[in-house]
Amino acid sequence: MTARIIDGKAIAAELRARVAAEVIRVKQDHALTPGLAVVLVGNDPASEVYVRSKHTQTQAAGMASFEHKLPADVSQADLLALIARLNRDPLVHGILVQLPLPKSLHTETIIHAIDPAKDVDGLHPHNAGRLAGGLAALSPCTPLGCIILTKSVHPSLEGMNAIVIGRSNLVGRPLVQLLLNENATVTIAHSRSRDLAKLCAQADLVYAAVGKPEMVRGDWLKPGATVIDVGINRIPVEGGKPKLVGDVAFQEAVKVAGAITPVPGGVGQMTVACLLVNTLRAACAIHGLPAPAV
Ligand SMILES: NC(=O)C1=CN([C@@H]2O[C@H](COP(=O)(O)OP(=O)(O)OC[C@H]3O[C@@H](n4cnc5c(N)ncnc54)[C@H](OP(=O)(O)O)[C@@H]3O)[C@@H](O)[C@H]2O)C=CC1
Ligand SMILES: Nc1nc(=O)c2c([nH]1)NC[C@@H]1CN(c3ccc(C(=O)N[C@@H](CCC(=O)O)C(=O)O)cc3)C=[N+]21
Repeated sequence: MTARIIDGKAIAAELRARVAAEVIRVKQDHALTPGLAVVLVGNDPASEVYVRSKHTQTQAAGMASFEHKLPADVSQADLLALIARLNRDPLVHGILVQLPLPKSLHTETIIHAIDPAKDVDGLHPHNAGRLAGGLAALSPCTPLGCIILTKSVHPSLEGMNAIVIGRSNLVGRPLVQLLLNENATVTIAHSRSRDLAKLCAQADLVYAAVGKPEMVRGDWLKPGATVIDVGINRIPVEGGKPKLVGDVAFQEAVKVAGAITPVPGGVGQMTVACLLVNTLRAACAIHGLPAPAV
């Protein structure tokens, strides 16, 4: 038996089509064009993978896309001034600052400067706090995508045992909150956790968001488990372009799992699609319109 491969590409395309249809509607009915501003400082290779698809897909969904590329040595004051300008800009409904930022910049200060209403990454403490409190919030895109992919296999997550490996503000922590909202039982693992293999053996749902290539092995998994691989690791290939691999040893895991996401073609696809969803939601909320039907 090999696992069902969860087709992130197809599920993301379907979601983007629903967003595009809603964008047509808000344009027609309310003369509103949702706009997303992306701020990229320096040239982190992991971020560039992301930025590439974002620009095209934002435009393909009928939204406005604004890119701000700043040099790695940009001053904190200049970056804060740009964010203040985007906060005031009526054409911009979503602001995303690519992480990680160069060490010379104070990430927390930058994130806190974003208007929470435009915080499509869900990283501002206003949104993170609301999510943790079980209130409506802009939630981080990758965790939203993970939930949609899981629900493509299990329409209800109620009572399932989930393990989230990784506790970052961008992925692990918000994913835990979303799983709790779905009434899953959640274990949170991180670099100080003991015996990850044993923890995974209990889990019906395994989320790997670590940043360590192929760390999760096939023999850690409960047979039939659903495996969602968030990791995007670029492995250098001699004389060729780098290969993308996840945090799960796919070839092993596919023989044990019930369903698994590939890398590429899994969670990454959903992250971009959910960014479009969040931008549309933010635009509607800012304009006092009802939440869109996506
Ligand atoms: N597909 C997508 O759309 C996205 C993919 N990513 C990818 O997901 C991965 C994680 O990203 P992100 O959360 O931002 O990364 P971070 O580096 O911010 O967090 C990594 C987490 O993994 C934990 N960790 C590190 N080593 C181990 C270990 N040996 N065992 C168990 N836990 C460990 C860390 O623990 P501790 O807290 O103790 O340090 C930390 O909580 C990366 O590969 C990234 O590229 C990220 C965002 C979007
Ligand atoms: N503020 C912020 N928010 C983020 O959400 C954020 C970030 N910073 N910094 C970098 C990470 C990484 N990340 C990815 C998203 C999509 C793909 C993606 O589309 N991946 C394709 C692969 C594309 C290819 O093959 O080149 C896939 O997995 O199929 C990758 C990586 C978002 N991140």
